[in-house]
Amino acid sequence: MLKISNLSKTYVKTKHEALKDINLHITKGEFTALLGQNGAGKTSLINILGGNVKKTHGEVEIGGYDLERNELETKKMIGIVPQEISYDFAFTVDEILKKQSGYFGLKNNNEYIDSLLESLGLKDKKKAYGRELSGGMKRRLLIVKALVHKPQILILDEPTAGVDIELRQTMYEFLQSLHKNGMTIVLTTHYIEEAEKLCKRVIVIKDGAIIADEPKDKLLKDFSNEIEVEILFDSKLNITDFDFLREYSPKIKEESNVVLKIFKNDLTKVLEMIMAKEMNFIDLNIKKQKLEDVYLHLIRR
Ligand SMILES: Nc1ncnc2c1ncn2[C@@H]1O[C@H](COP(=O)(O)OP(=O)(O)OP(=O)(O)O)[C@@H](O)[C@H]1O
Repeated sequence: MLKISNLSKTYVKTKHEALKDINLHITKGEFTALLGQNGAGKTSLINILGGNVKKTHGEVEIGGYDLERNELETKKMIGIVPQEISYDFAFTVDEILKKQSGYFGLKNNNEYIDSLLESLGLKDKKKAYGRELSGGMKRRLLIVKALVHKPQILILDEPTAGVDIELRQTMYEFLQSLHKNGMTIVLTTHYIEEAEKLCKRVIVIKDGAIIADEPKDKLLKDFSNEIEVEILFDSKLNITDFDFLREYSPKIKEESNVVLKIFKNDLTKVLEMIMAKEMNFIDLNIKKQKLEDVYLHLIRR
């Protein structure tokens, strides 16, 4: 569905190399997270796919069409939800969506547009002017706008930035239903728990290069060897009490708990060391590895 080969981008004015030799193959129906810190290159990549930024080198194929040679076809294939909210607020929601349909030569698609507005809780805003919408509504309208021409691949650049938690749930449900119906989705987000909840594949980009591209479950499994254990004691603790466990980076939490970073295989050994010091622990929690921990590990190394 999306094939990117040896793609690079250097901005002419600043000579900044925002993308370095990106190779990526996304097949139909995948739900992929594209993660990376501010300035990693995510928006540059998305802008290239949307035809708003010109690549420096490499090849991009969308739905089998070459991005440069078959511009019109690639535009039909792809729907992009941009990070910046920048449409004409002097038009009503209805007019904005009609105008968008017009770009693709679409008419008589009212029913489809209504169903999109309904799914994203915007149906009663059809006659409202763009400027009258709240930030969260504008973000949802951008999703509707990206879907007007029924693209096969939807790329979302931080669609939930600044959106409240309840509305985010609505968006998640909507994206999950699109995915269920076969839509290929690429989601960029800084909310890693969002990627963990929705996506099956995770791509991490750092300084313009891909540093990880794996199924989410594999990433989590690969890093699951290192665990965080919180041990609860029945008395107030001092960090110096744990000098003998220095290699496990002990940290005191809530006065009577200690948190250790250990390898799974060392757990018995560590507990035996604690017992040998005649320190009485009353409970133990093992923190499950989250995608956020793996992500931080990847971008820091
Ligand atoms: N038009 C431009 N001209 C020059 N440099 C640019 C331009 N657009 C982006 N950059 C630079 O390219 C790099 C990548 O930026 P980009 O917006 O792609 O990052 P991002 O991963 O989307 O970040 P964020 O998470 O903050 O949105 C940054 O160093 C940025 O300053």
